Amino acid sequence: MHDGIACGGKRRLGVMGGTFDPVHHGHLVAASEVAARFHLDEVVFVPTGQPWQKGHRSVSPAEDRYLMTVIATASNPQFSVSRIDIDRGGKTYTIDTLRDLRAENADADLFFITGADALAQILSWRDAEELFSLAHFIGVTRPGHPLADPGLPRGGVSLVEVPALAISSTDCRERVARGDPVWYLVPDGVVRYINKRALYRSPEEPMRAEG
Ligand SMILES: Nc1ncnc2c1ncn2[C@@H]1O[C@H](COP(=O)(O)OP(=O)(O)OP(=O)(O)O)[C@@H](O)[C@H]1O
Ligand SMILES: O=C(O)c1ccc[n+]([C@@H]2O[C@H](COP(=O)([O-])O)[C@@H](O)[C@H]2O)c1
Repeated sequence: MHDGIACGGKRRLGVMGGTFDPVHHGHLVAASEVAARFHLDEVVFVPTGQPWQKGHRSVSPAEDRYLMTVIATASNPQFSVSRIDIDRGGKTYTIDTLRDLRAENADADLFFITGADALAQILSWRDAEELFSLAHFIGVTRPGHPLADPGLPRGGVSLVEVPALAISSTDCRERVARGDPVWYLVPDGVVRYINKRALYRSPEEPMRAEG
């Protein structure tokens, strides 16, 4: 294979974990680029239950984040969305995500996709030393965050440059709260969902007709 990772003819399943509050084009481009580069058969987006390292702020309801992720990925036949982290309940740990996905997909090799900021934190994740036996990790570039191997076991991570999109969920939420548009930062259906459910609005911000 071009990526040099032997997989013995098994199905290649990408895993894109995230809070997705909301899902944006930075997530989608990263998944699409890695899918092409690593010849993945599918990428499953896994919205978190409770993201324990984002404890300083309240996160939107899991069902809203799940539905926005479904809307954003629905048109791509290679993309799917899993409820495993939401349905497990409690704090989300990637070790549980990967164990459950392995159990459901015994015929597949897993490739966990993560942005440069998340990759830099990975050694602080629960059971970090075991993570790398369950999946190959793929760190992708993200504007404003240096991409580096944070000291993972040899061969455990690949670093990949993806088209630079300086988009974050934080900025999207702040834009909505200020009444600024998020068109073209998130998929059109997600703009409409945010508006329909009045997500991220500050109390002073009146409802807009079109996002
Ligand atoms: N613009 C981007 N380019 C590349 N990777 C990204 C980008 N935005 C997010 N990611 C990666 O996607 C995964 C899920 O990210 P997450 O849902 O936390 O979005 P976020 O934009 O970082 O959110 P927030 O601003 O709320 O912290 C993480 O691995 C993150 O590094
Ligand atoms: O396993 C952990 O301890 C852990 C700690 C922080 C983040 N993660 C995972 O990293 C992915 C991106 O998380 P986040 O918080 O940046 O949206 C998502 O799948 C999280 O479940 C995992």
